[in-house]
Amino acid sequence: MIIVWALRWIRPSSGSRASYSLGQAQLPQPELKFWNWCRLDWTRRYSTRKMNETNIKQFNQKFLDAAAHGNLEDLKAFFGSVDIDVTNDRGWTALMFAARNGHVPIISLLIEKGCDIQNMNASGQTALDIAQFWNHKEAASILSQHKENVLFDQTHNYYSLNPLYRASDLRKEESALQTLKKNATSKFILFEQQKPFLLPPEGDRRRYKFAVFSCDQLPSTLLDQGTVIFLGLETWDPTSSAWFALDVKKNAAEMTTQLHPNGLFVTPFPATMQMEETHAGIFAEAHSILCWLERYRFCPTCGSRQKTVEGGYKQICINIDCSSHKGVHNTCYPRVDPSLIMLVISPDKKMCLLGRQKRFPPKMFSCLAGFMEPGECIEDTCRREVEEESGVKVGKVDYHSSQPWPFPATLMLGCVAYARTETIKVDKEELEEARWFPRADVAQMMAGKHPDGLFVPPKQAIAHQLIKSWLASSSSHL
Ligand SMILES: NC(=O)C1=CN([C@@H]2O[C@H](COP(=O)(O)OP(=O)(O)OC[C@H]3O[C@@H](n4cnc5c(N)ncnc54)[C@H](O)[C@@H]3O)[C@@H](O)[C@H]2O)C=CC1
Ligand SMILES: [Mg+2]
Ligand SMILES: [Mg+2]
Ligand SMILES: [Mg+2]
Ligand SMILES: [Zn+2]
Repeated sequence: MIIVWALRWIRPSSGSRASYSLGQAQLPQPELKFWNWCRLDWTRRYSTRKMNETNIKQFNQKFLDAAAHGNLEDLKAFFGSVDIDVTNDRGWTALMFAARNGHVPIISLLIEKGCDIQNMNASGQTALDIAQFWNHKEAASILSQHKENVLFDQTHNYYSLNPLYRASDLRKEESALQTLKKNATSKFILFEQQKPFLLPPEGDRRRYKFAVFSCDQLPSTLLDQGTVIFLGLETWDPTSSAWFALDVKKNAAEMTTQLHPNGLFVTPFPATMQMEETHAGIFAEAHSILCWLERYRFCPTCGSRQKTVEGGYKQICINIDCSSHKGVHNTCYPRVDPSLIMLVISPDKKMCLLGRQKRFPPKMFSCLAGFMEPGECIEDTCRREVEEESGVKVGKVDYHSSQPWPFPATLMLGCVAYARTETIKVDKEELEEARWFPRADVAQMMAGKHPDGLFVPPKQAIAHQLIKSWLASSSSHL
């Protein structure tokens, strides 16, 4: 009886082991639901492009098929044009299919290419769970070795993968910056009133990316009139390419669109949630600085105008009598607002607390969150915000990972919080609803398979990563 139940639980679909069907390959469900809500779903985005939705599904399915059948050469052909963690409608990834059939070379290649081995299918199984269930010992050994490595890795959240070396010492060297700006190898990304100039997803490319220009490609009027931010160098080598963000004046925007036929100035959210990850990291730096320059044009201390220096990283009050000139004055530097986001675990550790703000997409539940207040430590912010919003009292707080949230400059500090009480009393000003969810429900929500259609934020949100870590840490193999 137990074996029959377990087989139902673990089989990807009906059919023989050698020839089961993969179902519809598609984006992970929470992501799909989120983007549908944002009206940026894949269908619309691809409708005028070479690949329509049906083609994408077929394309993804072929990739999953190659993994399931152990066809290494076929699989290799997909890299670069497929989302390596794409799933079928039951949340099965290529790695899971390879694990199901014990295809060790495929598993090794997928891991080498950076697939996420902690992903779970709609039944809450990882690739390791699947390999162990089907008794593929070598596959299970590779997956468990790698899992140990992953546990010691920090989570890298979306918007945090900025590859540039910031070279902060160069910011003070005005003449060096001027030389770098004119250097043929320097790269410029453009913004208009904080909207980035992006190339939309096209053909096989599934993410937005910046249109990158050299100094020679930009009319001098754009360079002379706009605000130029020094973002950093490509490597620690001082001769490597420098990156700059250029905020063009509004009336120059038309000229800019002529620079690239497919480029667009896009509203940053949610488009930048679908960027190539390193470009999303560069966006986070540039956007936060540009927002700060725009919002702090006048000195917060005396109200005089400010002058931008140090490649956009400092503003100086033009009033020589202003007290901001004495000592180090933090208002001269870019601001970052720390906030906490926490996954609250029930006293019996079997459930987690998720809530809904009114502004969320219907049926989406997420972690509770709140801004740090002055003079508060991380642990107390966490305890205060959870109690304010849900009435639940928190004891121990563990730090998990952080995420820059560049709208305009929040730093999300992700924590796991252990509740001491279970009774919920929602603050209706802040939350519409808060509930304890058992692990099985949360696994269904992650896979977009919850019977009531409930789901969690997409993988780009740190909330998703916190929930995923908790599910993984409470899986049978940890
Ligand atoms: N990724 C996710 O799943 C979620 C992310 N968040 C993010 O977490 C952050 C904080 O969460 P909230 O629930 O909004 O905070 P919160 O619970 O502290 O309430 C927000 C209120 O705090 C006040 N506030 C205090 N300091 C502020 C500051 N520096 N900037 C703006 N408002 C401030 C404002 O009145 C604001 O309406 C926000 O950036 C939000 O976007 C929030 C919930 C889920
Ligand atoms: Mg709050
Ligand atoms: Mg809140
Ligand atoms: Mg608050
Ligand atoms: Zn001043």
